[in-house]
Amino acid sequence: MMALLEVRDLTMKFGSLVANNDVSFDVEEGTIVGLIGPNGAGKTTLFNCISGVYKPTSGKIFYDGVDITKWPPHKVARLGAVRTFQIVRPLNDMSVIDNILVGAFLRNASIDAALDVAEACLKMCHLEDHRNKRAGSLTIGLKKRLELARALATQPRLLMLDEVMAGLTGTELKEAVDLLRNIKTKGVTLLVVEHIMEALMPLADKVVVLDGGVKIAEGPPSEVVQNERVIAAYLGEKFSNRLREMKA
Ligand SMILES: Nc1ncnc2c1ncn2[C@@H]1O[C@H](COP(=O)(O)OP(=O)(O)OP(=O)(O)O)[C@@H](O)[C@H]1O
Repeated sequence: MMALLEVRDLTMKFGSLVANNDVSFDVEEGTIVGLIGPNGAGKTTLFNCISGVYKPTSGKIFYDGVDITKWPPHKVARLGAVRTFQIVRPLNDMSVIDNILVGAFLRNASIDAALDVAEACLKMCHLEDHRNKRAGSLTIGLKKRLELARALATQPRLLMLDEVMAGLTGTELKEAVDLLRNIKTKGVTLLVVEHIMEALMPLADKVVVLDGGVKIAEGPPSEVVQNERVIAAYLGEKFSNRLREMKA
């Protein structure tokens, strides 16, 4: 069976710097795939290539069998592959619900239909209490949730999240993990860039590890955390022992 997203031999160069070097992997429909790696590994660049923000130097990206390489972001989003940004940028002067509405208008021409979708996403992301607040007045944790709600409102088939769990408190983190699980049960496929391996462990069906632009490992989280190269490049011995103890 064809995967929903297929990345093939993707290379992205900035002058002489190779941010993504011949990266290939698949994202199967209905799964959660985590993308991890140290700072500068090339995770955000890969997201930017897939979502059309950057045009890759070489390689191909297929979405639902369609070659979307070098397509502009709005065309990729219309096909159903939507991303959030690491630096959240809500429309600060607009209310929370209006920000979500902006997303909902991608697939709903009438205000009533768009409002129905927006209200559902507001609820799903537990933002009801903040519905009429100015987006600019929200805390960073709430802004991240708003960003997620706005992306969801576009009714994506593939949702790509860039560090939506960064900076969250313990309780917020648990809520975020539950929320992503919930999104998955709605049939949305997720590609998630995340630094917090503990958050990804119970969530991801598969993890792809980048280091210096190169894919160094790919597999179920339980396997990847024991991979020697991943431990050396990213996780460190301490971390991997801690996880093993957690499971024991
Ligand atoms: N627009 C750009 N122009 C030049 N170099 C860039 C550009 N974007 C990214 N890079 C470089 O590409 C490399 C990969 O960066 P990228 O942001 O993709 O890594 P990352 O894995 O997302 O890191 P982080 O975890 O810090 O977000 C880095 O060396 C970065 O400096």
